[in-house]
Amino acid sequence: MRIAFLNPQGNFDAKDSYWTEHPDFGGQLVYVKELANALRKKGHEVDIFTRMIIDPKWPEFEAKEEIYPDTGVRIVRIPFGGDAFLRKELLWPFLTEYVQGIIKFFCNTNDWPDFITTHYGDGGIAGVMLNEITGIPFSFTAHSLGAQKMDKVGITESKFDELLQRYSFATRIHAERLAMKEASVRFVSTLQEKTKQYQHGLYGDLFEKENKKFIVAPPGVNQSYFYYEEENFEKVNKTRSRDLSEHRWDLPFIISSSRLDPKKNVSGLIMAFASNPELQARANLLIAVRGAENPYNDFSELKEEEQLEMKKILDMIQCYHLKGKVAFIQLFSQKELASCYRTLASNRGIFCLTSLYEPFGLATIEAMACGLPVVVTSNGGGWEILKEDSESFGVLVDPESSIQISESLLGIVKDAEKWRYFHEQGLKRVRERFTWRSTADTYEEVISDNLINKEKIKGIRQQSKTNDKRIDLTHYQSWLQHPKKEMENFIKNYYVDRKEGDG
Ligand SMILES: O=c1ccn([C@@H]2O[C@H](COP(=O)(O)OP(=O)(O)O[C@H]3O[C@H](CO)[C@@H](O)[C@H](O)[C@H]3O)[C@@H](O)[C@H]2O)c(=O)[nH]1
Ligand SMILES: O=P(O)(O)OC[C@H]1O[C@](O)(CO)[C@@H](O)[C@@H]1O
Repeated sequence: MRIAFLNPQGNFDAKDSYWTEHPDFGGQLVYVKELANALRKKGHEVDIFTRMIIDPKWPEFEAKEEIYPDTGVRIVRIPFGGDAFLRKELLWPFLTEYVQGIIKFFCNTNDWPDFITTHYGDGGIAGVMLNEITGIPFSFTAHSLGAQKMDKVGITESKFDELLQRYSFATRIHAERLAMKEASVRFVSTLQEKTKQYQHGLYGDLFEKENKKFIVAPPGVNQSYFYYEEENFEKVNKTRSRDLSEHRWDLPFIISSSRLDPKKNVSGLIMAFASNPELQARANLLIAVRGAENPYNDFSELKEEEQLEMKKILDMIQCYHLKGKVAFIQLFSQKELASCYRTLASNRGIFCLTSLYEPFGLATIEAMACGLPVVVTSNGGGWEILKEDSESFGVLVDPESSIQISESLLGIVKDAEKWRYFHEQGLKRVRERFTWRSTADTYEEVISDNLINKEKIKGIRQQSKTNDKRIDLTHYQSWLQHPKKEMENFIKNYYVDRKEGDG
């Protein structure tokens, strides 16, 4: 089979040069690369269609095509939206150009896919357009839905219009709704994503009758990076008792690793740490974020909201006298990240992620695979990673409760047995449940069931080649450029009704 992946945001390159360095370069890239490679290893032809960026700041995204050397998955870069890098919220008006570029590529190369997987709302709407023109079936994988982000970025009456515009929410929700409706399959990482995230009031009306098209495909971890060596166990056993050390370097580290997006709520974790003197006396906090060369003096490359978050973090460190207890680290690859996790695990470290909402959280399962007990947000998919029947594989916390976060961390820091228990549970859970091979098996099975009738598609291909009118996308172009008033009102009414309901 030939399978196409649609990821219009760009940012793929064979060396994974900038993962998490910018807030747009996150888990979606990891997910798509790992899944594409796993499908390729199963013998399929796989192409990732993304954006060509000709920008001196990101020289790795210029070439028309590139191949991942170990697997042969092809990255195809389509020029659209001009040359310069654009943050994802600004890409919407150019998506019709992206789709036209892909069709041109198919016509020129004859490399027509048998199935298309689409990612995030922008990939999803591109899939809707491609499907309308060519009839090729597609799946939608949301990664993160706009509605949960809207709930968490603090939509208030006074800031409503500004936030709607800054995050292009009306266009994003419109695109997501169409992608959900038209896709042959919706891949979700957890059952919770289907039963809660997709049931949000801004989408719920789409799913009353027809919800058979959801397929749960949990993602995986790359085991060649994220693993735990048993010798580390020895080190843990040998380390001195952790009772109030005189040297801070001897203390365990609590590590938080994510993109610097305000919804990851790194500032919430700092607040929790600041609120608990005993925790400060027993552990250090290590913040792994990329993008700010030196957080103490330069973060000009970040998006406005990320700059604000970084400023908030630095102000808190100052205000609560946390210097010397909180450190920043920049890790330039997943290999380095994994090695850092293992080192911290050898000294009874803990991973903590306090996102206001986390649809799934690859970072959580990766940390577990390296032997770190995890304390993570209870908002989102974490439940399904960490709980099954009465068994617990990590600790869930309310990300807005400093007390819950700090007490849960302290509970593990203070109690060697508890640390060992979650360490072992985490390793077991990832081994048994989260592998990219099994994600690829699920995609393969579902894709095989949804292939288009070959004869029908031949005719469609012929038509797209010869008849340019079939590539008329003006009805999408208009609302991708200027969000529909109806959609803005739909969103506004939802929040007004909800507020009234609350009262
Ligand atoms: O220095 C670092 C720090 C992190 N990472 C990687 O960045 C990824 C982050 O992914 P994730 O923790 O899943 O967060 P997001 O970037 O927010 O990803 C979105 O998409 C993911 C895939 O669908 C979902 O799991 C998330 O919940 C969703 O928010 C992980 O693989 C990390 O290994 C690095 O490569 N280097
Ligand atoms: O915060 P948002 O817009 O919901 O986006 C999360 C998404 O952002 C990205 O980091 C970049 O698109 C993706 O990896 C992830 O799926």
